[in-house]
Amino acid sequence: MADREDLIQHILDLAVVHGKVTLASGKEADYYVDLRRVTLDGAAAPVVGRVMRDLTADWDFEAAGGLTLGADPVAVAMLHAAAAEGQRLDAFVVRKESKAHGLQRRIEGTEVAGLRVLVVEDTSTTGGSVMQAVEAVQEAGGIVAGVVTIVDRNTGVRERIEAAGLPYRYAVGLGDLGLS
Ligand SMILES: O=P(O)(O)OC[C@H]1O[C@H](OP(=O)(O)OP(=O)(O)O)[C@H](O)[C@@H]1O
Ligand SMILES: O=C(O)c1cc(=O)[nH]c(=O)[nH]1
Repeated sequence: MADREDLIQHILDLAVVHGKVTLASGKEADYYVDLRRVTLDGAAAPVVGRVMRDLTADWDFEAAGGLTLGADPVAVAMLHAAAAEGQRLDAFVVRKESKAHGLQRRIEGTEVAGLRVLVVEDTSTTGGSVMQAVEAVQEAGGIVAGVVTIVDRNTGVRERIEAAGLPYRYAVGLGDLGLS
């Protein structure tokens, strides 16, 4: 099975949950896509890495990362997919708040200052989380090459990211999951 179709099947099998749910934004929805069950699944995670690399193959970036926790395994899957092809991709994690002890960093891992980076997400509804990551990277001196998410819920995220002057892509849409 081609990787994207394989990923869609993993999402349908593991992540789509029907029923009333309160989202990170406080909004109510009739379904939830718990992508952590996919990005932390031993069979699905390598597929995530390859699909997200394919999606961004024509973009120029040296590191990938986003707002913890949803983004973390996405970035790491891409790092390993690159390594499996003999290529290098570094990763970083944007904390929701700067750490109060240690080096007191907001962004952990690869130093993003002066680097072209990809901001990743597992799924977006308002785009608030992914924009927090974009803003943290820019404040740290990084150059955001683009934003990608695994599942787009068709809730205006593209418009929000593009209004910030950044390109946006997603791997899987609602139609692919029978949710449109
Ligand atoms: O586009 P938004 O309206 O910001 O919503 C999407 C965010 O919600 C989820 O994370 P959540 O806030 O549940 O936290 P977690 O990643 O720590 O599980 C998801 O992983 C996104 O980061
Ligand atoms: O908006 C959210 O909080 C959200 C939606 C969704 O489908 N999955 C998720 O993990 N978070």
